[in-house]
Amino acid sequence: MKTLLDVRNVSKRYSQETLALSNVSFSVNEGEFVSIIGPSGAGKSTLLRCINRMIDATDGEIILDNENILNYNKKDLRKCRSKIGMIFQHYNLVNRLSVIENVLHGRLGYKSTFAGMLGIYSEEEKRQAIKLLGMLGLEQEIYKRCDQLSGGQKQRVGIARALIQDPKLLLCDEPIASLDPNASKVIMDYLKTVSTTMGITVIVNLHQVDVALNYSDQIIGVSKGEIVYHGSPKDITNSQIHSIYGSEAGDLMLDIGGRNAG
Ligand SMILES: Nc1ncnc2c1ncn2[C@@H]1O[C@H](COP(=O)(O)OP(=O)(O)OP(=O)(O)O)[C@@H](O)[C@H]1O
Repeated sequence: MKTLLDVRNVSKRYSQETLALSNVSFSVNEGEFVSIIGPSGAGKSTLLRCINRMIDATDGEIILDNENILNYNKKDLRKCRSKIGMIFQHYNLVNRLSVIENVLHGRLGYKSTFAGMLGIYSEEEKRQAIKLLGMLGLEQEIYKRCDQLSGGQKQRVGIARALIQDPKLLLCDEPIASLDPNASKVIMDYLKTVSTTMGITVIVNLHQVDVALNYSDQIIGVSKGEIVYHGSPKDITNSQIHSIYGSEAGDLMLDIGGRNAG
């Protein structure tokens, strides 16, 4: 399998006191589904934000599709961002706009500022938006305003907006943290489909260990800015989960329902 993303010795220092990532290295293959787990403050969001260059890593290399994106200038960065779709906990939609308009916003990275401001989209882009919304079970919602949708529906709009970019990599920062268990399952199932049937690599930051274990090809456990586990969900033990979560681990053992008991 081909490597899509190679994170090499990446560190991120916010200040003298805060080293949020310390010498982090891992690689992810095309089409793989990877979950990043770890306690609050471990550095999970910082890692995703370094990968899509919302923030700059202090040190290291991030190779995406054979290019070191940490060396990119502003123009290259635009090109690189279109290869990376992002999904957020709070969806980041424009609530007063329609579902389809929000989805089409995913094409802005490909347009001049002028065309983008005027909301000029091709028929092909509109057809593609409608197709994606159909695939995500939102054919009845296409022209509704986003503020009329449920949380789960909003997150599906977020997925459609990311997919219309035609990304190679989908980064999802706590995509189900604001959703109930039913809506969470729907979203996780769609994200899994994105990796298995569309071949798009998916990296998800998750609080729910049980969900991460159920859906992922690989688990990356982060604690205090370091990777303390990287491997298959099948091989992770209770004591490894304990060492990832430290004092937060107690409740999590209940969540995974004794899967690793003994
Ligand atoms: N913009 C920032 N400026 C300074 N420090 C920051 C900033 N963002 C995060 N940090 C610090 O970096 C560390 C890692 O934070 P990060 O948000 O990446 O963790 P996380 O694992 O995503 O946590 P959570 O699960 O609570 O979102 C924490 O100590 C946090 O306080």
